Amino acid sequence: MSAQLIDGKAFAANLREKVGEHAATFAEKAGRKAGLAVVLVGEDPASDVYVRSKGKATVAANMESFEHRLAADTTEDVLIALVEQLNDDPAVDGILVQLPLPGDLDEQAVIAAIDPGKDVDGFHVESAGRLMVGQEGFVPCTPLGCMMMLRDRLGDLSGMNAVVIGRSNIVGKPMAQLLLDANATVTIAHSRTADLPEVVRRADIVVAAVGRPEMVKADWLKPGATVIDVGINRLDPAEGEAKGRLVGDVDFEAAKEVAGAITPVPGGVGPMTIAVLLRNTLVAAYRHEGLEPPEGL
Ligand SMILES: Nc1nc2c(c(=O)[nH]1)N[C@@H](CN(C=O)c1ccc(C(=O)N[C@@H](CCC(=O)O)C(=O)O)cc1)CN2
Repeated sequence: MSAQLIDGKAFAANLREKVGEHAATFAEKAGRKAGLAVVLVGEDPASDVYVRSKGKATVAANMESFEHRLAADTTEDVLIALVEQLNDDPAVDGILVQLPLPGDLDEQAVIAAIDPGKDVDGFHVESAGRLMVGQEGFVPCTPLGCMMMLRDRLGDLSGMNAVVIGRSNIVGKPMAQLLLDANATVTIAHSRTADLPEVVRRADIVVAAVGRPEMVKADWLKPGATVIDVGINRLDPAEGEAKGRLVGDVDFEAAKEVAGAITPVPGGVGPMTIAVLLRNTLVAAYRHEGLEPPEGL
């Protein structure tokens, strides 16, 4: 392997520890702990695991966790009424509705009901707008986590060519905006991009967020490029396996021989999502108390 492995698990552990220390200081100053409310609708097994992990991580970081589990047939009105109740609850600094929502529940309508000051997922249109125009707000956890790892690895990103593959509202678009804010030259590529391998070959930084297992091949990469793999795809189980292997959007085994640095899957971007969520929750808590969040958090 020639590439340096970007260890998201270790990076996330450091961030969680730092958040935990600042959260203890916050609790002393404010006379209360920062609080995160997580809402899960239905029984999707993967979502259940993520919600449990978030609850445990919140408590381990010296914050209060409020978990709300609703049945899969919950109506939009009931769900929005819960969100409004959490908006009004002074013990709750951050609200997260676990996605995807089951059935016909309208994710946009539910997210729109969250108080933007408690939108620690950064999915509200106000948060998206603030990011776009450079105003203070919440940035979605996954792209912010990617950005932290990129800055740690590369320092100043000015003038670098970055290609983001994927244009989702929660990863691709905010990721591109963050790279632009860091003075990179940014291309957003997608399913209709002509000659995608050629576009990717120009990139010093590649962020793959398409949700297609091992789509990005080693010969698409510029030698030495930094590759951030946001994809988490479960393959069908091979014979004798109970569960399929987890792979990213990048053909890791081959790509690591060409890239300068690369995130693995699992253990790359995924763990950063929860660590940044804790960070955003603590920042929300500081703002709710009218206090300046700690420098560098
Ligand atoms: N409201 C939200 N919903 C969802 C989000 C989100 O940020 N906000 N993101 C994903 C799920 N997610 C957190 O909610 C999440 C996904 C993956 C990981 C992670 O650490 N993955 C591990 C592998 C885990 C495994 O073995 O299955 C890794 O990549 O190493 C954390 C959080 C969708 N919904």
